[in-house]
Amino acid sequence: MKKGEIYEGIIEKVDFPNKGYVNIDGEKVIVKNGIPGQKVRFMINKKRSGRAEGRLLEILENSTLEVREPVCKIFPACGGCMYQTMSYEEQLKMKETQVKGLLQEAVGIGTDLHWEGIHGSPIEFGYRNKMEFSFGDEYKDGPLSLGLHKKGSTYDVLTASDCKLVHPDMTAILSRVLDFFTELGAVHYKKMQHTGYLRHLLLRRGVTSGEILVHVITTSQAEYDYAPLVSRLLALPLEGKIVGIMHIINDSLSDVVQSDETRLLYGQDYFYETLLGLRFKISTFSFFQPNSLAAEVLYSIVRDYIGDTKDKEVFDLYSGTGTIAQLLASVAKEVIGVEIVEEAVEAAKVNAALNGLTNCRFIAGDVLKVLDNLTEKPDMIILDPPRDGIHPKALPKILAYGVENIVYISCKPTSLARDLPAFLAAGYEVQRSCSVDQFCETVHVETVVLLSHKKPDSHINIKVEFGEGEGKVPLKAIAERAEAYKPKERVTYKMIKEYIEAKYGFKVHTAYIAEVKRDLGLPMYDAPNAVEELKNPRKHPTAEKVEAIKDALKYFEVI
Ligand SMILES: C[S@@+](CC[C@H](N)C(=O)[O-])C[C@H]1O[C@@H](n2cnc3c(N)ncnc32)[C@H](O)[C@@H]1O
Repeated sequence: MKKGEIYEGIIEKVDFPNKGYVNIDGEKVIVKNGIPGQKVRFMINKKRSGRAEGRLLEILENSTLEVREPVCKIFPACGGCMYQTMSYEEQLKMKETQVKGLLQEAVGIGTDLHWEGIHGSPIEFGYRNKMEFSFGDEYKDGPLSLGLHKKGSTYDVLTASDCKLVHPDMTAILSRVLDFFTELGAVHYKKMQHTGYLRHLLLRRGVTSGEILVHVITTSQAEYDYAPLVSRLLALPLEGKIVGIMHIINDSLSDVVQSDETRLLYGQDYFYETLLGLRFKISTFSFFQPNSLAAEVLYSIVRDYIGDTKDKEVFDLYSGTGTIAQLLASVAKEVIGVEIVEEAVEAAKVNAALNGLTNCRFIAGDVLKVLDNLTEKPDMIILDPPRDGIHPKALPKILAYGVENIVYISCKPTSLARDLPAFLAAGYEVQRSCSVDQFCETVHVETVVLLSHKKPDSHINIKVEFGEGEGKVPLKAIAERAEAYKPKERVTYKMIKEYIEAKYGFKVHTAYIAEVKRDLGLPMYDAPNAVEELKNPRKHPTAEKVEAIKDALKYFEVI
């Protein structure tokens, strides 16, 4: 099997998030973005130390799991809703198998996961309260488009005028915005050249309130009169109500939604959502669980898992707009939330006051650093980190509290599986675990684990024999597992700077490295990695510095 060769085969199974396996003459090839049972044609695009990876070229035959017609026009080119042709029941079954497999491997085969199943989203379509659409063109120099990137492409954008993940109010707004700028002849931003005007359309809509915020994100490379757009949006016959329209200027090289300047064109810059009887004020960049109704399911489980909080000090780490903290506060002594995005912390404070809660405190900062300065000691901890999981240096600080119960909520089960062995090594056991599907049709899934620190009542002596044969534990398997979990050496900003200075003779600022990493979609450990974060305006690295940073990232095998 060689790079560039084309093969056909059946996808036998799919691991989280979208890693399919095809067997070709006894050799396993990883082919992403398929569904088990599909016959596919693929081209080998990677072959390294016996591991072959193929790029999916064509689906030759559907899987028997695909029991319905696609629900939107841009499937499968978009790649966002990979599983939309499967029944929702089958999607849940597949995600459950994937998560259970990952967690089981992490805790050790034979150790009880106390798995309680997967909970589906109360609504399958139109569930997203936030969606970020991009401006672009569907093909090079094609007409203006507004929607989602074509699978595997950072340039081509498919117009998502019938996207089923959002409420029809949001697609109606998308179409009107696209028509408006098409009529004006406005051009979209081209990130390689750093030229053009239109970047993103960010929509937020409260599922329970129907309140909508509209944000048009552009560069400052043109000027248009937005008054006609505002009137045309307000005239739309919607089920909900537009409560705010904003024009955000973003001149950064990074292609995420962020603001150098925000102009309020109409109404207000926040909306309200109600969850489990509490009211939350949410602004442009604050993190809020994207599926409000499934978030209610998730939070009910967290409440159940954490148990009796009466007279207890609770830490809600990675607290976002403080939703979990506030749901627990009425039955706890005090809840302290720690969150890196200042705007979300401010919103959390406002929300706590709105809900009449006086025993919640919210601290803005990196969990890694804030824990060093906290004098309070928690009785229980809730962890809800971003996709990359918990910073490896923050983990020992969390474990050092030695609290009896920790609830770990994870939006990426592979990160949870990576972090779990550290909890087990510190004496925790998985007492309860389950998944909640907040992201129907897509490959993503949320997982909740209750970790309990059991102090031994008594001891029993167990004799373990290592080696091959019945009743023995094979050392090779242990070594392989240890190797799989061995953390790779972390490439620090300092290493990148030193490499660049030695090779190119100039210095680069940490912020520039962070900007390039963010632009490349790389995980950000030492810098805030939330898309929701607001950035201070600053200068951008020159093309020469960007190239030097990319070279360093290649040298250290980060890309
Ligand atoms: C998955 S969200 C959870 C939010 C919240 N628990 C909720 O349910 O709405 C993760 C949050 O962690 C924040 N975050 C990311 N890195 C962080 C860090 N190093 N320290 C503190 N907060 C961080 C993000 O801004 C985001 O709000």
